[in-house]
Amino acid sequence: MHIYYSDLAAFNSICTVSIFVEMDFDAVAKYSVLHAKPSGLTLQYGTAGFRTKAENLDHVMYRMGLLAVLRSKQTKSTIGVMVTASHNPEEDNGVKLVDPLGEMLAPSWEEYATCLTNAEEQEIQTILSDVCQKEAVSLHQDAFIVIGRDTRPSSKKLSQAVIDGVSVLGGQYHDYGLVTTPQLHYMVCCWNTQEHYEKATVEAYYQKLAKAFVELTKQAFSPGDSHRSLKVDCANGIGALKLQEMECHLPRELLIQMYNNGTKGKLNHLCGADFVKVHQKPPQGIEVKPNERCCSFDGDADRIVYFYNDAAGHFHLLDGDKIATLISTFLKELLSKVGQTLTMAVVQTAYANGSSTRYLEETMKVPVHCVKTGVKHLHQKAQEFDIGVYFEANGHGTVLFSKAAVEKIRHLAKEEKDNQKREAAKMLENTIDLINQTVGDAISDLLVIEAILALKGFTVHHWDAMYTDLPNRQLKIKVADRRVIDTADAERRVVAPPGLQEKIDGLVKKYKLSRAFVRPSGTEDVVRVYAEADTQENADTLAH
Ligand SMILES: CC(=O)N[C@H]1[C@@H](OP(=O)(O)O)O[C@H](CO)[C@@H](O)[C@@H]1O
Ligand SMILES: [Mg+2]
Repeated sequence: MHIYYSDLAAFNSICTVSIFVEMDFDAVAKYSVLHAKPSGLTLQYGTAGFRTKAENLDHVMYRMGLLAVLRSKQTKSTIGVMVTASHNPEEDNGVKLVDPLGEMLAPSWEEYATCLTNAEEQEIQTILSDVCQKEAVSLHQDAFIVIGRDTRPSSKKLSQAVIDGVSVLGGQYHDYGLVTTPQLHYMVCCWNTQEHYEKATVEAYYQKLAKAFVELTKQAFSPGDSHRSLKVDCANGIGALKLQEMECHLPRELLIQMYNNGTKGKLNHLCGADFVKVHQKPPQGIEVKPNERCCSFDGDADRIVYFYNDAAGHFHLLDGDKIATLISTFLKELLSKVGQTLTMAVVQTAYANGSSTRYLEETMKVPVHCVKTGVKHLHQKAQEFDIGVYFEANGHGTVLFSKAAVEKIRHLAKEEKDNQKREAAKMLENTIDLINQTVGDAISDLLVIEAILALKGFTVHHWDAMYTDLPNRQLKIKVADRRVIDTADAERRVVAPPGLQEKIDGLVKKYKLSRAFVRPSGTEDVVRVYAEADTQENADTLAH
């Protein structure tokens, strides 16, 4: 592993003199001018970091490089910076900071990020000093930052701006270049666990996942099996490059055919997980034959949804709720085979289809918790259990295993005398190794799902038939100021403006099996409306 130092001439001269003990504000100011803020622009660090048109992000990147150094010094850990705008259009870009265990940035630091990004040039110094003081950042501490980027044309230059910010404050860095968002999260975690989690290379990531997949599916593949071919829509993004790199590590029985691999089409344009979920139809650039199992990644490969067309040509979506159900059913069965009473729960948001919640609670007897939209909320809740399965309906999710659960399972996989129990424990152990626990990961989730389907001998039909989704509709509404809407109860009820919730309640009562809520988006200037009911027509009318 190489550690790169900045090649900035100015930085080199600074670091020999000050050895990072003080911030060199002259250098910070000099480079701030080179990464100037467009006047009048204000941005907010939202659910997924900063996102906007790429041409407005140069100063944000530079400043996030600065902030990442302070966060690294404060936590005495490696911090990640990922340059991506996920499923947004190719012209957009964005950035988010990744905290020490691969998780999302702490909320107080989100505020610093917003403040620093919107500051005028002459205010930067004061803000950096304030952060150091409030957070007791020791400037003597070394800083190490890992950087990754997606395939957008603007990403390379923007990640260079991050590097400028890191270097000017004397931080060291490793630039992973083109990686998926979850790969970068995984690398951050590796660095901070002294590589106990795994070696901090993309190659080691492939090897670990592939080994776990091979072990887990050992008994599953039968010769001449025709169900194991899978068509993958890569959204013309980074997922294509990385899945291609990984393919040689995977067994031949898993036949992956890639579409929208970025050689022709535009990123996220008429394809990708978000397109498929929102439009409820297959992406362009892929021929979907009846009953063929297909899936879509989003632009930075942290989300996945499955879909197929039935014999009558009807489109079926298997979203995050279906994925959570499949995985938790599988885990629950293994746990009962092992004879262990580890706590397990599924964490969802208000957007989870009511049928999935009912199926999990009533049929599977798995406790379900509802939290606010945004991965960080799901992740946090899932940490409360030995096994926490979390997925947003849009396909972002993973499974978290507590340290105690991992130790117990690894012990049983080795020492358990009862053959059947030991084998089940081994399967759980391989499942743990197959899952990227830092964040939702389309490649890792794909392998988990394919392994479970193969082991259960399930076709996409069997999986889809576990429960039937309630018809639903999501709408976006532009309003003058979305912040007037305030919600409670994991965003399922409106508490302001007064009277709105009563109106919604009145409408919901008119339909069977119905549910509806509104909330201001955390990533777009819109209010989102969600409704579900017994028929599509009723769901549509209720939403409208
Ligand atoms: C309904 C919906 O899909 N909301 C998305 C969207 O959040 P909003 O706060 O709804 O804009 O973007 C988030 C970040 O990518 C993602 O976590 C979330 O699931
Ligand atoms: Mg994404």
